[in-house]
Amino acid sequence: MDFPKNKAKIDPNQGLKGDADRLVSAGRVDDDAAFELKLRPTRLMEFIGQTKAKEQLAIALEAAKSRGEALDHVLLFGPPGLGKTTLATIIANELGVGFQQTSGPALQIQGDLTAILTNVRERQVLFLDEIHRLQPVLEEKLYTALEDYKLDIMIGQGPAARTHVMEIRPFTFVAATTRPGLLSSPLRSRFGILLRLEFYNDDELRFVVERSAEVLNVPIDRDGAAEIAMRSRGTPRIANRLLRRVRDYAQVRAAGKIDRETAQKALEMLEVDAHGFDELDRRLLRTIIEKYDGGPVGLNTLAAALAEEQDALEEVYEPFLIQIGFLDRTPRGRVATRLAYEHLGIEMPRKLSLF
Ligand SMILES: Nc1ncnc2c1ncn2[C@@H]1O[C@H](COP(=O)(O)OP(=O)(O)OP(=O)(O)O)[C@@H](O)[C@H]1O
Repeated sequence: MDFPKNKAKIDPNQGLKGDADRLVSAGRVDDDAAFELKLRPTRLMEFIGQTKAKEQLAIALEAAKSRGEALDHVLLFGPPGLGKTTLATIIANELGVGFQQTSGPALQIQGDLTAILTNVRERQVLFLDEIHRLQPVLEEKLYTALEDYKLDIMIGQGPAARTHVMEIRPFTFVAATTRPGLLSSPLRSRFGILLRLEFYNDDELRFVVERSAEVLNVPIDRDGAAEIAMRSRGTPRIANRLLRRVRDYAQVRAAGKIDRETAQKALEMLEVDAHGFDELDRRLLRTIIEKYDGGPVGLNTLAAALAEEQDALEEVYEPFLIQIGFLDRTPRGRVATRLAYEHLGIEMPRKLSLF
């Protein structure tokens, strides 16, 4: 499988700061956690969309269960908020095994990883989020653990140091990343199952909204759910967040019921437009068009002009704009497309519109 190559360096201690207070951020923000737990589907059948990944996974799960073996290691990759953590928990539920979760940045020293691996239970799922942020020395430790279920442990220091090989129980390693291009090939080759998660279409997101509304006991009609889905940038996390905000509005202004008109009014008030763009998206496109004649403009320059983190631009803001055809990533830099000009009501210069 081909991964988008990406050579950008990521500082493991640095999150995507600029994105944290956006209503349409695909990344998790503070008050999401409690709701996400409540709204998370627990079985594969309840998991909406992602037909290809689901089918591949269902077959692998069935085969592993019938052989009574641990499932092959799984790599889940795709933009934030599309359901990687959810799928990891579903894998454990479907296998009827334990689930343990950690993340690349949380593991700082070898002892952290050793402690986790020596305690894994037979066939359990160990989920590692943001694997692209794992320290290189820890990554190397993982190789033998994943391949032979063995762990090299150093005992002592200096000339007296000895390596002791420890057996660990067979387990399933599930890792998630938004940046598969940053993984080394030896690491990638340890995964038997590679699942790419794609942006959801409007119908799938409408189902997500309707399902969540049912769980939260919020009255919503089909059009109301469709309106929220349309503005959710292909991302269930955003759909759930917008649903919560529209619910508040409906409670105060529309006797609690969400229909199309209520959803529209609430989202207009929250400044989320018909494409799910907020001020930052519009500023990004406007900057390329007005300051850089529509592009191409390099990522560094663009990040500086917007006073945003490069990683946030690349990982969080851009993928959706590219997916819906408003932005192009070319070897010479970012380019605003005709759709971006039209959306902002700016006339495209003739020389550009010829291409
Ligand atoms: N296919 C789906 N069906 C229903 N709900 C979903 C689906 N995928 C995701 N969700 C919802 O979206 C929320 C975010 O999903 P999740 O935390 O799994 O995303 P993620 O890809 O792991 O994000 P990140 O990359 O930021 O860790 C979850 O609470 C879940 O309720």
